[in-house]
Amino acid sequence: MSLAEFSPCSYSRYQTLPSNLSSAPLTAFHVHAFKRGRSKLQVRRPLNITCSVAPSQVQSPATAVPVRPADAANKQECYGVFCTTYDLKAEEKTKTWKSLIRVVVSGAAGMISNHLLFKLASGEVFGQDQPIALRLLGSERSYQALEGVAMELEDSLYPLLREVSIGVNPYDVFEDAEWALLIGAKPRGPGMERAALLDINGQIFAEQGKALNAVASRSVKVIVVGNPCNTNALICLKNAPNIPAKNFHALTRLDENRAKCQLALKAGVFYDKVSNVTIWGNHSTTQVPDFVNAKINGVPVKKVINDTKWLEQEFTERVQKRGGVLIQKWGRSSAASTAVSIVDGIRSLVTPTPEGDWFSSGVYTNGNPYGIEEDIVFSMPCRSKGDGDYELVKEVVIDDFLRERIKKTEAELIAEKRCVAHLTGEGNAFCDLPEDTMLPGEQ
Ligand SMILES: NC(=O)C1=CN([C@@H]2O[C@H](COP(=O)(O)OP(=O)(O)OC[C@H]3O[C@@H](n4cnc5c(N)ncnc54)[C@H](OP(=O)(O)O)[C@@H]3O)[C@@H](O)[C@H]2O)C=CC1
Ligand SMILES: O=C([O-])CC(=O)C(=O)O
Repeated sequence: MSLAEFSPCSYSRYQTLPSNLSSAPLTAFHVHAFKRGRSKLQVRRPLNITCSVAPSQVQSPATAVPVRPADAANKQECYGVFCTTYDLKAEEKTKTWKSLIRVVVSGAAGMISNHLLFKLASGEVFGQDQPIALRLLGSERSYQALEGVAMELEDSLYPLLREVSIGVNPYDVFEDAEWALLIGAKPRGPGMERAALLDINGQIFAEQGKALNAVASRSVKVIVVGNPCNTNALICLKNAPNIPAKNFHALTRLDENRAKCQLALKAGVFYDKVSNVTIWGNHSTTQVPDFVNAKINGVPVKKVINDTKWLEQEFTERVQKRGGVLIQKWGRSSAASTAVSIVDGIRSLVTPTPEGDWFSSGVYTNGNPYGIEEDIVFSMPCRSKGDGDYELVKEVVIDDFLRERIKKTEAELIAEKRCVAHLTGEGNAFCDLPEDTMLPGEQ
């Protein structure tokens, strides 16, 4: 049987059935799911199957020609060639591979995902010994595009990419997820109030938080990219009370990378010489790129760049508005560099932070050492041992310049939080957002 014959096994939607209602022979994946000890044993079978059937067997791909599952109607959590059954354990013995990790990407048919998914599949994010299952979340609107993305993943022949599945129901797609990269969100259209954007996207992230709470791994790490990402992350974590709030991040790494680039340009050095850059606060035009604690070649930036006016005004504004300038030039928002920054953000959590350095991430304020309002998602300096967790960095100086600006971005996030109270279980929403509040991509 050729791969071409095997490949077009797709489905448009699936439902969850109690295990006793299913006559499905279990695939390697199903057995794995059962072994993880779910409280209620379930297998899933699709509606609207479009692939044909053939006998099933579990075998190592090292020796096997791909085989179709016995009854495709019972083999749904896969796309095309990823429906091949295999025994990863047999390969693990010879290749010393780690256990498969399940990574969810929402907005998987969007621009950012189109860059990110291929980086995840290549091994450059989690390592060359880390097989990966990609779970792509889309919508009815994007379903065909999702199939297209899955086809491109098939055709890329990545050795580490062992499962790809597509779906529109977060309760299915998030099952046992160990990483959730939440990118899908409605873009702010012309004339749309920020409060409306907060509400529309907040509802998406409230639902996804509930789904993570119900079916994801208890130690899932969540990176919220879809804007307004800080408040979306807050909504998500509030709807997932069984997952530690510390596991949720809002992506501000792109802003950190942009800040490093601008400092390198001004100092006339390559950007790998710039370290200790913090983005404080919201991923919006109130964010505070910190040049006070940043270093170039290990020396405080202010000693290398003797231009306080540039640092306080031009540098700060350039970073805050970089996304908008890019949209003016490119006609769409940053996608490739955002994907790179998501990779950087994940790698910063799964590899030890270099001695003396730190990275920025939007994290839940719970006992923070900087006096920032508790119970919001605020970008701060973090350090990791490489175990997926992080600690806040204590040895930073917050001078009057930083303090004043941090207060402004903090006030914006507190106002955003009041505006989504109906989505966080904290009563009635009251929206009094500062008028100049904008996403980095807005002008
Ligand atoms: N934090 C950061 O640093 C950055 C964040 N961003 C944000 O990331 C998000 C995604 O950007 P990008 O991939 O370029 O965007 P795209 O427009 O390419 O894709 C966004 C995806 O969001 C999904 N979506 C969910 N709900 C809606 C809706 N109501 N209307 C329309 N689309 C919806 C769509 O997928 P589907 O139909 O499958 O749901 C779509 O594919 C945006 O919110 C953007 O502002 C962008 C750059 C940097
Ligand atoms: O506003 C947007 O969608 C783009 C964005 O976040 C950025 O470029 O930082």
